[in-house]
Amino acid sequence: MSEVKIREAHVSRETYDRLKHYESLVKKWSPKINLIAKSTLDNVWDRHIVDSVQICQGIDFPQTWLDIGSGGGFPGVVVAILAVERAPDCVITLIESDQRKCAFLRTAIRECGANAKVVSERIEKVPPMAADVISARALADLTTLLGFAERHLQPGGIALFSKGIQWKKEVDNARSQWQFDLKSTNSWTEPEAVVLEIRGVTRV
Ligand SMILES: C[S@@+](CC[C@H](N)C(=O)[O-])C[C@H]1O[C@@H](n2cnc3c(N)ncnc32)[C@H](O)[C@@H]1O
Repeated sequence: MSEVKIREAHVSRETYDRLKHYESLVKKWSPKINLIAKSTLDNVWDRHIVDSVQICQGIDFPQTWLDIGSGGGFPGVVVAILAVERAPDCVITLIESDQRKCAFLRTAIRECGANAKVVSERIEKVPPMAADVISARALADLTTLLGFAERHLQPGGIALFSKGIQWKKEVDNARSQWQFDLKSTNSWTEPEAVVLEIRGVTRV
């Protein structure tokens, strides 16, 4: 099977084609329902898709993956596309409160031949999910995200959060309310941004 390199990730030609199709859908729908900032429409591939691919790189695919505040599907739809070949049995759930974005997410998942459930609800109203992995990008500050992680991760689960230049400050603030083990990995796409891999979240 031929492979394509996306920065440090190797994906099959089939996965690459699915990601390219998803990119075209985001570009088509975003002007109507604001899936991404207008200023990033010319760079969907690097700013959003590659940025989401990197979130999956550090870990083995789990049995259950919960993406919260999925918006246009970053990283949730990208995770679902990568899982088609890497972990076809992984149960992926995308939580998004905006119904129009949920309609887009369902269309994108179907058209890209991926498999994930979309829940149109605020995460605060969703019963505990006991997920193996929870991810979020551009949703809330780290202190708030850790509250979601504590509620929705199973014991031993992993939280993966994309964070920008202020990430160290967010970690310091979060330590006043939460204990957790942290690994940070530099972003492939944004200088000074990171992917935070967090385990063992408990209240101080
Ligand atoms: C800034 S966007 C980021 C979307 C996507 N994760 C990304 O990186 O492009 C935040 C998204 O989270 C959704 N959202 C905000 N608060 C939420 C909540 N409490 N529960 C579920 N979704 C929420 C919004 O509707 C929006 O689509």
